[in-house]
Amino acid sequence: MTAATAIEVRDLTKVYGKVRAVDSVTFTVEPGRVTGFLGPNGAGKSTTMRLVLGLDRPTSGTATIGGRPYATLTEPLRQVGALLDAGAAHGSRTARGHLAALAASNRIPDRRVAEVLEMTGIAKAADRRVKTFSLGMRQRLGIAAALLGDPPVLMLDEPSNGLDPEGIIWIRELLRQLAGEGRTVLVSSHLMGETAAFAEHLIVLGRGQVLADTPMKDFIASRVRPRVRVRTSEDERLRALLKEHGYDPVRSDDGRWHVDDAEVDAIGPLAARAGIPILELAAEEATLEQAYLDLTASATEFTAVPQEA
Ligand SMILES: Nc1ncnc2c1ncn2[C@@H]1O[C@H](COP(=O)(O)OP(=O)(O)OP(=O)(O)O)[C@@H](O)[C@H]1O
Repeated sequence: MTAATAIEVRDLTKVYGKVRAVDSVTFTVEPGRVTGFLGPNGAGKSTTMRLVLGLDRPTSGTATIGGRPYATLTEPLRQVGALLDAGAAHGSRTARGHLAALAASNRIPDRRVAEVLEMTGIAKAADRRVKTFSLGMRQRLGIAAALLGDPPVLMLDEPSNGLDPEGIIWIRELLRQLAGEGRTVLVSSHLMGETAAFAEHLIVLGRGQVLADTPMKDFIASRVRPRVRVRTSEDERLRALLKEHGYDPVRSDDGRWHVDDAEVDAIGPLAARAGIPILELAAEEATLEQAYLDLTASATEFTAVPQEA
């Protein structure tokens, strides 16, 4: 049975001229977890989100929320919170004025305005005109607007855009918290590393098509070969030990060893038992991003080819 707040996309297609921006896309976004929506530029993420929100008409197929098209929802801000374009607020309005107008048109109590200003960290700037806001502050205001109706479904397009490092940590925690409360949370991004920090589930688009729809941990387990970086004062002993245990260490110019298909949990104790001093031991971070880039490589190449208008 479908959850009452799942986002369901079925055989969705959107054609602009000769571009199949979204090409027979089918997926379900389930409540209670953050779903990362990844894909290179032009993959069709924003178009898919616009179609779900009824901002554009599909060429064919359907997109529903809790089984209903967005356009048929009553008081939609109470059901679906969306961040699509951080520039959407009127520049001459204050942040508080912008949110108050949205609240009034959706029968949302005015006190909720102060709550979301607080939640998104812009309460101090609430009475400034939006045109004086930095990109990061606009982004926070967009998130405040999405949260205004306390909706069970959230769709956020690149919410980390323009946020400083502290803001990026804040948004990660917010997304996890919202999903933990049982909400349906779909978040688009270009960056796998960033997405892995908050998403439990992953949908990857490329060239308008679904390339992967999988729990994050399965994506990592099936596509990411664990790799370890290690440095020692006893290179030859470490190399011999690793070889003896079936690893194939490769030494780089900076003196570090890189070991494919190895985990720190295995290498650390192995070296310790052999009495080999370890000066540095780390899992290589880049491999998840690399797995994502490999998956989308062919789709990216296609978009780099000039297309007929
Ligand atoms: N209104 C439009 N008219 C014509 N083509 C469009 C329109 N909107 C999107 N496209 C095209 O559809 C394709 C998908 O674009 P979309 O913005 O959905 O991708 P995206 O994955 O969100 O990319 P980005 O990460 O760059 O935002 C692109 O080739 C884009 O040029």
